[in-house]
Amino acid sequence: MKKVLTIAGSDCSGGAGIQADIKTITVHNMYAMSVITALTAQNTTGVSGVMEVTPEFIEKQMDMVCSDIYPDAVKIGMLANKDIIDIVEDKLKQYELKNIVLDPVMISTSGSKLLQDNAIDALITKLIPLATVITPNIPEAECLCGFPIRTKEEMQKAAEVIARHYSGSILIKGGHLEECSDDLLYEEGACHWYQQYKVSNPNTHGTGCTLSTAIACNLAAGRCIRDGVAAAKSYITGALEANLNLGKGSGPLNHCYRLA
Ligand SMILES: Nc1ncnc2c1ncn2[C@@H]1O[C@H](COP(=O)(O)OP(=O)(O)O)[C@@H](O)[C@H]1O
Ligand SMILES: Cc1ncc(COP(=O)(O)OP(=O)(O)O)c(N)n1
Repeated sequence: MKKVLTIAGSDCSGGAGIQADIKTITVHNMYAMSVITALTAQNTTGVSGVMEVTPEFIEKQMDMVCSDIYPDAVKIGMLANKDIIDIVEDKLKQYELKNIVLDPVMISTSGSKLLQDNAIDALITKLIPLATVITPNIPEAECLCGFPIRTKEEMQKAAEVIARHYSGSILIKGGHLEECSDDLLYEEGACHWYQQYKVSNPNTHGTGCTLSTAIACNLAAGRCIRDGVAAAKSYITGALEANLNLGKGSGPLNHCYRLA
């Protein structure tokens, strides 16, 4: 059985973060492990609190996981602050972890900060260079490239700018576009589009977490990045189409739709 590690925050409502990641890994028939970086009190309507885990305790979790059951792939989500980024960087290097999918989580769709502003530089200079693929949504890509993105042409320009400082693959997710949900993979100077009409479902809590984890699963399975993104895109679209309609706000996906 392939083993996938998620390094991320907990979402007590089960739609995003660690909980979404573990469901995604499990339905890919893989063994899920987690290093929790923060506890969040949140639900489908928003985030009411964040409690960050100390770097020392993150170190202990990383050591216990990696010295025992070595992961075939790693997904990284919410990191909360600079000290957490520093320890995660050290541990990725110490254990020579590969197949790293980094979702540069900054702000939840409901508007809460999940990464402190003074940690963005550390994310860019320390962790992004270690990633096999990064998966920014449009607001995160705007932060990385420094200009607004409203169109697919601007997504491509953003990828070209981000690629000046990062040699891995860049997947800019189009979930925040008006017309469609096309995602752009920029790999070694070439653009690959994953076209998708907008699924008419207001319940999109945890889409970014779920997509990045599905990509990590596909890399663990030995797929190349292009095929892995295609398979993950198909999984996320199916999970959106199988609307669960839970909660009073933007509800969770149906992670288990393939088991039905
Ligand atoms: N309404 C939708 N219909 C189809 N795909 C969607 C929809 N909303 C989001 N997605 C897809 O979900 C994935 C996560 O994208 P996005 O919502 O942009 O990320 P995040 O959750 O990080 O903001 C992407 O593949 C995106 O295209
Ligand atoms: C604990 C935790 N991590 C990440 C997120 C962000 O989830 P994401 O899938 O990027 O998007 P939204 O759910 O915010 O639409 C989160 N909310 N909580």
